[in-house]
Amino acid sequence: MQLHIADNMEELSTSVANWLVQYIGQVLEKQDRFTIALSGGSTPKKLHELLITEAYRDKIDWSKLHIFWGDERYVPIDNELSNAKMAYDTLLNHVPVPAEQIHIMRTDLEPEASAAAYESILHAYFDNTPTTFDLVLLGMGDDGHTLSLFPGKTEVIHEQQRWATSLWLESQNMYRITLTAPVVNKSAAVAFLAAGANKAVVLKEVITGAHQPDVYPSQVIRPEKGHLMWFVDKAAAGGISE
Ligand SMILES: O=C(O)[C@H](O)[C@@H](O)[C@H](O)[C@H](O)COP(=O)(O)O
Repeated sequence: MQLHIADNMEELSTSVANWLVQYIGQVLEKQDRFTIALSGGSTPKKLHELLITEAYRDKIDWSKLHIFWGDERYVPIDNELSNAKMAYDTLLNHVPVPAEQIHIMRTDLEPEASAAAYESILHAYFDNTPTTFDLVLLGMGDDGHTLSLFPGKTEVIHEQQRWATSLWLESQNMYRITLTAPVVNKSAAVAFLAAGANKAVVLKEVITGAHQPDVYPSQVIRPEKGHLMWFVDKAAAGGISE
């Protein structure tokens, strides 16, 4: 595991963007596509906004990117809560990724049908490859959740077979569609982005504490062969560096 600690949110976004440009370039020297799963949240949003600036935009061969999502709220795509909408607004509407290479988690199907449809796409991409995604970008909630693996959602946290599933989240009164640990843990790289003092206590538990994935679901993300990186700011890392 690699831990990168930035001074603040700006530096955090810059270090992820720099690393991303270099990593995408390196992967595309060996293969003709780069598969990435995006996440929701304010930290990825900042990253997207940076990637479309002049400094970064032309350093990525967007035509070779294949875009997926880590999870989605079961709301229409034009709803402000939609993770897909956020990614389109802040990134995808501004860069030339071919539309057929962008795979949203559909919310015009029933939740379980949507998860099954997503699994089919994932299997078509990854059944014959040694790893799944080239990169999964993840956030971590203040409660230690990642993807839609929320504390106490035991069945989803410990899923062993399915690559995507749906779940009802009482606390938010909505369904969600999410990737599961088995597909994420087969990826070539996973990068968590976490910023802010609100995450300090939980981040310390997730990274240095005992393995309690029902309490801190982010702990189930442990790539089997791939790299695990944490890009955090000082505020979030407070509990670790103290
Ligand atoms: O779908 C969601 O409920 C959110 O997108 C959520 O999972 C988010 O990724 C984390 O809470 C981290 O968010 P921040 O980057 O804003 O801290």
